[in-house]
Amino acid sequence: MKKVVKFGGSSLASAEQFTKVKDIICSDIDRRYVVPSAPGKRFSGDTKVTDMLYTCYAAAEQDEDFSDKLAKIQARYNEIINGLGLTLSLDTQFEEIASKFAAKAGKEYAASRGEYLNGIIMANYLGYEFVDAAEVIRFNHDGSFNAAVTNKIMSKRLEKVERAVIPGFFGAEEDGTIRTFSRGGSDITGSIVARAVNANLYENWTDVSGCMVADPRIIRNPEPITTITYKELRELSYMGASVLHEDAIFPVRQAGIPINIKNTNSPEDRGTMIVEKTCHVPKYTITGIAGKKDFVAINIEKDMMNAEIGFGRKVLEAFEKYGISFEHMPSGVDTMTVIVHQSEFEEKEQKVLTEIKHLVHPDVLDLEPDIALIAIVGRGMREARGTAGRIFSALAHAKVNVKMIDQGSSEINIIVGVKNSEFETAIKAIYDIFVVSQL
Ligand SMILES: Nc1ncnc2c1ncn2[C@@H]1O[C@H](COP(=O)(O)OP(=O)(O)O)[C@@H](O)[C@H]1O
Ligand SMILES: N[C@@H](CC(=O)OP(=O)(O)O)C(=O)O
Repeated sequence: MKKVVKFGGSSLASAEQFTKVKDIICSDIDRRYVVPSAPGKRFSGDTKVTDMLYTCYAAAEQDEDFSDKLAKIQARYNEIINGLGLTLSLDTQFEEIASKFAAKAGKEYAASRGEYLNGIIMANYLGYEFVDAAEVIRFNHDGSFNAAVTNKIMSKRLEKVERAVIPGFFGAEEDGTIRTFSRGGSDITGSIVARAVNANLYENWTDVSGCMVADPRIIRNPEPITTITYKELRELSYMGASVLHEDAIFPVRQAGIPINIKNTNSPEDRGTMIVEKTCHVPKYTITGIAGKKDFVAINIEKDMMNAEIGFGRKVLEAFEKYGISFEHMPSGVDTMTVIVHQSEFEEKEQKVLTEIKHLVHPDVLDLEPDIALIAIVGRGMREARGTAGRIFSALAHAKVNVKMIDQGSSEINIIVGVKNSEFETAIKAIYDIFVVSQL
């Protein structure tokens, strides 16, 4: 049996956390490939090492003195090394980092050092071989991940390595230029390693006992989800369930390797199993709820829009021209709404609006900012009647005004748009109707 174990930043924030991690790894001989993140927050209000690195590099890029900032980062690692009683020095690595920062080696190089250094400590602490992710994870020149080449190089490199530590979050282009995944990307590395070594299980260790029905920062002690499909989890993580990166399921899904989300601080808890298919009947009609704030709705109205062939394409062309991807596009006979991320749209809004006017000459063109989207996801929703009705009556009772509704054809999710300010109330109302009232 082979297991790949990824530990998130919260599991590796201090020497005390490292000790728990070693106990977990040593309690199962199958836990052979370890993917660490950079040290995360030790307490609420603390700063993740990745964020410290971004800030430090920003100073270097401005030709400011960054030595104090870098020294604080080194102190975080030294605290761990000393706390574990290791005879390891990262002085050489920090000298190299300082000179590369001065030479402006890039933001992605800077951020990647968090995982790189933590990987060195972890390998030393466990007595496992350190395999640099730059050697085995390949990115294309445009920054996209090259799955095929990576799988080839990595499976060959790890073929004869019994136990290894591979740092998460980064890889490199063929010429050695360091590239990173988006934030939270160590989850993706874990999945890539699991596929390359053909693991039986990918364990993702974090600070919660699995994926919960709703975000524990909004719902106090939410119900855990014991089993969820890749598809459902993808919907939830894309819509804000940050416990697993939204792209982390792809490599393991192809190989049919299940993911188990587990809690480093409570290892005996079952956590959540993420699988392709399951006969496990979900406890509730819905599997989970997740959401994100800060979208903007662009409402377009034009009489006889329905008869104008190519109308939708032209509208989307305006967004495409300025590199803005759309999230949803509910429509009526003579109306169409395009929902996009406010932060992406804001700086280009006038250009996009002018383009839409020019391309389709709408009667009305309106903007509605500060919209939150909430996804209600569940494989059980297909069979259940009246799910949408229950959602809307719960929201109406909570006096939440629904701005938009979208139901995917897969029937495993319903998306509702509400005001940012009503986001938490809406999630609580939906959680209550499907979970609390069923308990
Ligand atoms: N539905 C959810 N279930 C569990 N955790 C969630 C959910 N939605 C958001 N989270 C948040 O995800 C966090 C774990 O992810 P993350 O901070 O990336 O951990 P790590 O540092 O271990 O990678 C939890 O502490 C929790 O606040
Ligand atoms: N350290 C990186 C990558 C990562 O995956 O971290 P974590 O496992 O702590 O979410 C980040 O902060 O984005």
